[in-house]
Amino acid sequence: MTTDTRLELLPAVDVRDGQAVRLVKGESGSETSYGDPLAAALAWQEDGAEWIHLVDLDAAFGTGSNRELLAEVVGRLDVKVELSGGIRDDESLRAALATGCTRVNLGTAALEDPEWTRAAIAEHGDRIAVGLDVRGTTLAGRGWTREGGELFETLARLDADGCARYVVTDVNKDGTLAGPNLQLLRDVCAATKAPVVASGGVSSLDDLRAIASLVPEGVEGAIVGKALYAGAFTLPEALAAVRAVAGR
Ligand SMILES: O=C(O)c1ccccc1NCC(=O)[C@H](O)[C@H](O)COP(=O)(O)O
Repeated sequence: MTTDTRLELLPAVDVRDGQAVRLVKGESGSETSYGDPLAAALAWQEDGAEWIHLVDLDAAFGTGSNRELLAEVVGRLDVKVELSGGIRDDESLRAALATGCTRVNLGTAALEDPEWTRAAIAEHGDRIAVGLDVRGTTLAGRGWTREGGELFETLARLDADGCARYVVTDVNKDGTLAGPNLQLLRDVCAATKAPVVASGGVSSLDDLRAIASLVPEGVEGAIVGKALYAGAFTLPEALAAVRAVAGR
């Protein structure tokens, strides 16, 4: 359970083939391009972001790597970075942490390699978060292309291993502007004491207010992608909206 009452916002910069893109439901080939990832990240920072959620989609899909570019982006930012995508072994974990990012998200490895994940959590503590990406309550790995077990069984195992934080995504909502899956967030918060970062589907300031109302239940942050890129609201408007919920 989190003690801070204000929802953290993490604008997303998902990178494919060197470009900032948005996908629909994480499907490869559904990209809309938004140009230079560094420019996007710097723009969110300029607009008041305290965090950037930075994803190497090629590494997640196994179609390549944007490692040097992402390291450069992290190095140029003054804000905290959550780095995700393709972090699956000692070498990729070491490289990701060496960028100076605040924390990394493990996805596939947490589903396919429990021993390695346990050791990574034991060594790096809260620099490790685990992405729980689900369709229904079935987890998805390998860039969300492969099923990876049952959500609550995996959550119990990761909790027992001391996982510090979960990033919870309803894949069917991701990039759709269809609204977040609030019930999923409530269910995960009820099952763990670790803080939860919500991801996928945010479309409006009301969606952010609804997620912010779950802070007392354990939601700590919300990743926002498509809505910001599509101009549904600005980041300063989003920050003001979640501040207002915290001040009630
Ligand atoms: O985060 C990953 O590792 C990942 C892997 C494969 C496909 C997509 C992945 N992340 C996507 C995101 O984190 C989205 O940017 C985020 O959920 C925002 O969604 P939305 O606000 O609906 O655009």
